[in-house]
Amino acid sequence: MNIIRTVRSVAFSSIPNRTLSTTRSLSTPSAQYTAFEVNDKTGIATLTLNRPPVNSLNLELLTEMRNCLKDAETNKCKGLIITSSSNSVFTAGLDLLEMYQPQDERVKSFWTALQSMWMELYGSKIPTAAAINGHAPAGGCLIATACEYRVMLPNFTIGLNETLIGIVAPKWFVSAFLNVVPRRVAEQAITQGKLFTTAEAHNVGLVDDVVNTKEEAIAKCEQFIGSFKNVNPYARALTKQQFRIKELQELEQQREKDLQIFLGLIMQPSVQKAMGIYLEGLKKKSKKQ
Ligand SMILES: CCCCCCCC/C=C\C=C\CC(=O)SCCNC(=O)CCNC(=O)[C@H](O)C(C)(C)COP(=O)(O)OP(=O)(O)OC[C@H]1O[C@@H](n2cnc3c(N)ncnc32)[C@H](O)[C@@H]1OP(=O)(O)O
Repeated sequence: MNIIRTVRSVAFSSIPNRTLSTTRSLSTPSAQYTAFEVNDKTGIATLTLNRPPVNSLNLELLTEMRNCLKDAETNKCKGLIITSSSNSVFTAGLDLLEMYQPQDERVKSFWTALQSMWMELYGSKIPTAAAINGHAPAGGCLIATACEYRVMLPNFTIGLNETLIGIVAPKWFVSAFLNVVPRRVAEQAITQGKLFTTAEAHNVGLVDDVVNTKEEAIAKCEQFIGSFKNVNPYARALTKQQFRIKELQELEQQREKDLQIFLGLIMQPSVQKAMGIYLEGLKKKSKKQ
């Protein structure tokens, strides 16, 4: 892949207890919806989702996320932090416009890219952390739970709310959720389509920490990644794999079937109708604001 390397100085003087550092921006020429930077001092990469207004995950954004993760691994980064450029939304989840009245080939590529992104993030060799600085419904929660550590800002929401839109969270969405939330809590919440407030999410273990600012969230993620500094990266990666291999193999072996189930479900007229009504509701709410 053709990676452009630019060196950009970032003054951290406004952040207490931090020495001056630099970040390298590594970005593909086509990167449109993401910013990817590596801190030269810590070796930690940050992937910032930047697709206004709500970072909804379309095919292009998913592809860029995959490229960033690959860059972080190829460049032997110490870890990867995922965050958002928005002050209120981490990501609104999958772009509903990819699934509402979709084009056949595009929607297949879209779902396949989502499967790949999830498998690559969930199974990544390097430590991964989510600095959740806004709402994280559905696909947003999927990305957060694919990471090893989550820190969230107050007064936002996170969860798998698919049933409220008339769709079903696939098994692999649920499996990562089950890594962090007790089974009974998970079953009740996902069948209800519950979105947890930050405080509730912290209470059930869906997020590990709560802090007040994005800077603090990034610092917490850095702390988590830094906690592996005395651990052999190879041993760490293999150990992580032992915990995650089952879900990864399950999806890998069922990719085509999973795609067909997805297509079968979203193409049902009743599901298309429910999605249309949901989208309309979002648009009406957006106009009122
Ligand atoms: C048996 C096994 C079967 C397995 C089958 C598998 C099938 C699975 C299929 C799909 C799975 C999907 C998972 C998903 O991720 S679906 C997406 C779920 N997301 C949501 O429900 C979130 C919806 N959005 C919101 O609640 C809010 O937008 C919020 C994130 C809280 C931000 O609020 P706010 O800042 O007030 O922004 P607005 O609501 O005003 O939105 C601004 C504009 O953005 C549009 N929008 C919002 N979300 C989406 C989205 N996800 N996709 C596309 N567009 C979105 C919204 O309509 C506004 O648009 P406009 O400005 O044109 O009016």
